[in-house]
Amino acid sequence: MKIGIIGAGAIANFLLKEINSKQMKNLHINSILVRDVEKYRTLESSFGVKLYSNLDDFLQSDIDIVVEAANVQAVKTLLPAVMKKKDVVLISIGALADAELLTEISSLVDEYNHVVHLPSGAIGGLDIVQNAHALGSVTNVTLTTRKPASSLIEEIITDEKVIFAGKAVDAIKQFPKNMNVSIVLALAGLGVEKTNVRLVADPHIEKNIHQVDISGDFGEASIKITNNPFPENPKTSYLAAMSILGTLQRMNRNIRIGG
Ligand SMILES: NC(=O)C1=CN([C@@H]2O[C@H](COP(=O)(O)OP(=O)(O)OC[C@H]3O[C@@H](n4cnc5c(N)ncnc54)[C@H](OP(=O)(O)O)[C@@H]3O)[C@@H](O)[C@H]2O)C=CC1
Ligand SMILES: O=C([O-])CC(=O)C(=O)O
Repeated sequence: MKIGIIGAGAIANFLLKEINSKQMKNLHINSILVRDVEKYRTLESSFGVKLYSNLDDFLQSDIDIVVEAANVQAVKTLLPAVMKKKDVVLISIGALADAELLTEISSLVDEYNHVVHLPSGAIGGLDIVQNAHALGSVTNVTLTTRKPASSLIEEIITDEKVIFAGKAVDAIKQFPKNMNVSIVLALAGLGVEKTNVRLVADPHIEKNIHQVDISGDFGEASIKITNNPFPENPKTSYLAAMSILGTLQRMNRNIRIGG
């Protein structure tokens, strides 16, 4: 499968190293869409990719699928045009908290017969939420995210501080670089207006911790993920990038686990 990536930050670099440098079977990154080609020029020689700053040229390059690893705003601007030409893996899933964009994308996938893959990112438990919600029997979904204070706020604090408590729809508006996980969780189940979120800045931790609590007719589940952050971008958990790679690898498999 030939891949085009949008963005060239921490996640894109992880994918370039894992896929191109390690010559991963069945996957290869050919093209990268960036805003400033000169800034990222060295990627061409380091990883044997071609850089583009024009979306049409990027989409016409030799790629089968697009992986977005940019940001929420880029998804809002670029996704409708991408969907008309390619399947896509999105990681800045927060963009889909916008009901208008979600409706537009839902009709584009039908019209153009392309798939949007939404990886689990830095959390787990989406299988439980989806399966239980299919019978309409989920009563509560709450995400509690704790991140190192210095990656969230400029103020120096000595005690933990709740910097957001409310619904996913508002969490992503205030923290578009930290709360994508809340939107994939919401889309799996109760929706962005009913999924509860707390975001805590913690001066005593160095990892990104996501706790997912689910209850419904099935019973209760609590899943805690203690994520190593990327040194290049501590807001982003390593597992988010791994989940993109896992999603790409599983597309080629005929034995599918979980769900
Ligand atoms: N769903 C999940 O669980 C998670 C989602 N994420 C999200 O994944 C995304 C990527 O994360 P990460 O790699 O750490 O981010 P980085 O900030 O390290 O990299 C973002 C890259 O995207 C580029 N970019 C921004 N806008 C555009 C655009 N319009 N067109 C092309 N390129 C663009 C930036 O380039 P430039 O130099 O021009 O700014 C930069 O190269 C973020 O939105 C993050 O919030 C992260 C972790 C978990
Ligand atoms: O990487 C993480 O821990 C979560 C994150 O930033 C996001 O969901 O936007």
